[in-house]
Amino acid sequence: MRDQIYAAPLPEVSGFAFDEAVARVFPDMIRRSVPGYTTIIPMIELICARYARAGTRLYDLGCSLGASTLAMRHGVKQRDCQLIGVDNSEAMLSQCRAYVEADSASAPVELVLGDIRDQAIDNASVVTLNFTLQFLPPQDRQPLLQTIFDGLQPGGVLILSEKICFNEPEQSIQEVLHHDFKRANGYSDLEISQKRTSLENVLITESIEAHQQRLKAVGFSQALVWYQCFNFVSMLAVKV
Ligand SMILES: C[S@@+](CC[C@H](N)C(=O)[O-])C[C@H]1O[C@@H](n2cnc3c(N)ncnc32)[C@H](O)[C@@H]1O
Ligand SMILES: O=C(O)C(=O)C[C@]1(C(=O)O)C=C[C@@H](O)C=C1
Repeated sequence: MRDQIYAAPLPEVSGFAFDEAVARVFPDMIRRSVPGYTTIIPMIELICARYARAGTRLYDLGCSLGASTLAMRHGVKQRDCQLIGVDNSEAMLSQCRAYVEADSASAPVELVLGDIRDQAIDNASVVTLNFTLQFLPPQDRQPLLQTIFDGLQPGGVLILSEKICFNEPEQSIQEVLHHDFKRANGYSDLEISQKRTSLENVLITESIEAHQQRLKAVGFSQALVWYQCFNFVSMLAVKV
């Protein structure tokens, strides 16, 4: 279904929420809004194939409709792996359940309706935060990353994808190109501007350096950028 949530002028633009209306159009919305999303999903599969370890858990935190969860599930070839997808949006998770049931891969998937800040991470080889950390209040990010680091086995990885910000003048250049990407995907100036308003104070971006510093602070020895398109990146943090 096509995303037309911000197509008509709204008397008041409320804060962005992952509700029923967003869940219905989410695959179209994220594909047309996030440069590189359609590349990042298959690469998550490939990264999981490399880093999953037999007998471990793989977590997808903020799994939405399960695009990243299913990529992880298809990547895992190792024995006795278990996937855990977590999301606090009921609308997202109920749709996700249907997609997981319709999927043919064999690794077991548990879906948890809950807050990722309350999720225990244990015996993990891969944890994915694919455009989810950006929605947490900044002060909650380091404690979550610490929980993830502590729950990873040695050699385990965190895949962290985020919208990011830059110092000027780069910020303006990257932002204009991101809006060009949205326009090229059929979004009008009104849609771009109303969505932008709705994301204010909801999606809080940080710089690549801020992300890398925090990943190092919680203990990751490597925090490398494996993908960037305009103001969207995906990082790979490795626990030695
Ligand atoms: C941009 S979407 C993630 C997209 C998804 N990972 C993918 O690859 O298609 C962000 C998701 O994080 C969820 N989310 C945001 N804050 C959360 C929290 N504190 N606990 C659990 N889920 C959260 C939202 O409900 C939403 O489904
Ligand atoms: O930054 C924007 O304009 C976006 O639309 C980005 C973004 C995201 O990065 O998650 C915001 C909300 C939706 O989940 C889809 C895309």
